Amino acid sequence: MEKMQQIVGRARAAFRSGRSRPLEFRIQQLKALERMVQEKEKEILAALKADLNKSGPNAYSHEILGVLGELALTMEKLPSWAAPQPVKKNLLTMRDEAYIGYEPLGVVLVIGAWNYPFVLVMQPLIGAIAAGNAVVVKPSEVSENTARLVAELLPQYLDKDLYAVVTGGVPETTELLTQRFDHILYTGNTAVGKIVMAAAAKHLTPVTLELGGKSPCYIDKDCDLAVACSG
Ligand SMILES: NC(=O)c1ccc[n+]([C@@H]2O[C@H](COP(=O)([O-])OP(=O)(O)OC[C@H]3O[C@@H](n4cnc5c(N)ncnc54)[C@H](O)[C@@H]3O)[C@@H](O)[C@H]2O)c1
Ligand SMILES: CCCCCCCCCC=O
Repeated sequence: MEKMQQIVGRARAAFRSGRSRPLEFRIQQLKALERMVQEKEKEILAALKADLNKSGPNAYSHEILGVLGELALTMEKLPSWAAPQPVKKNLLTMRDEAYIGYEPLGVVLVIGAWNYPFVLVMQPLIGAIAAGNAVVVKPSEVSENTARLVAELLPQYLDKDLYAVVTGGVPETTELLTQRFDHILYTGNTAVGKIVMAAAAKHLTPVTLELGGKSPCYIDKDCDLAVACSG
């Protein structure tokens, strides 16, 4: 419990320092993430192969190109996305400068799933950094090689206090969820989605849940039907 408290506490203190807010800093961190994906492409693909036996083009298009595409789009659009948006004045606000300003939320938790283990933590991480937040990333323990690699690489490229990685399974995630976050993004199954939402509700933390269980599945004549139908 103390360990998770320390990790989240360090991220919160780093967020409160204000250094994640300037646009230049966010873009610099996103550039560092882009460099990480480019420089460590081979290691990322090897981890995906070891975890899921994903084939080259499949892994490359979804997990590498998908992340690089998200980074390029975010870096290009961020200045306009983050800019204050003017709003129409009315009688009550006619003497004011009226605009909508976008503020970071604080410390964001990202929990990923095993089936796209790199892209499913990287895409929410990119969005959270772009919006000026501190982030705690919890990759899926089921894809253990990718989880280990994410934990090893992120601190080499990003601000270590603002962006932390926690590895582990149900006990670690359960402990992490006792902490207060300002937003939680979870990808996975519906049953765990309810657990995440209930934990978040204790702190009135908003959630983004990408839930599954509806994916189509192809079973050919070589499959063992009993095994294929058991899940
Ligand atoms: N909607 C989407 O964009 C999207 C994308 C990818 C996957 N999915 C869905 O995700 C599902 C795969 O997810 P999964 O659940 O098998 O992945 P998983 O087993 O990797 O679990 C997902 C995360 O939940 C955590 N977790 C597991 N049990 C927990 C518990 N009791 N308390 C707290 N945390 C817990 C795990 O540590 C992991 O980080 C599939 O059904 C798929 O359709 C949806
Ligand atoms: C190009 C971006 C690819 C992102 C792939 C994410 C697929 C999630 C599927 C869920 O089960």
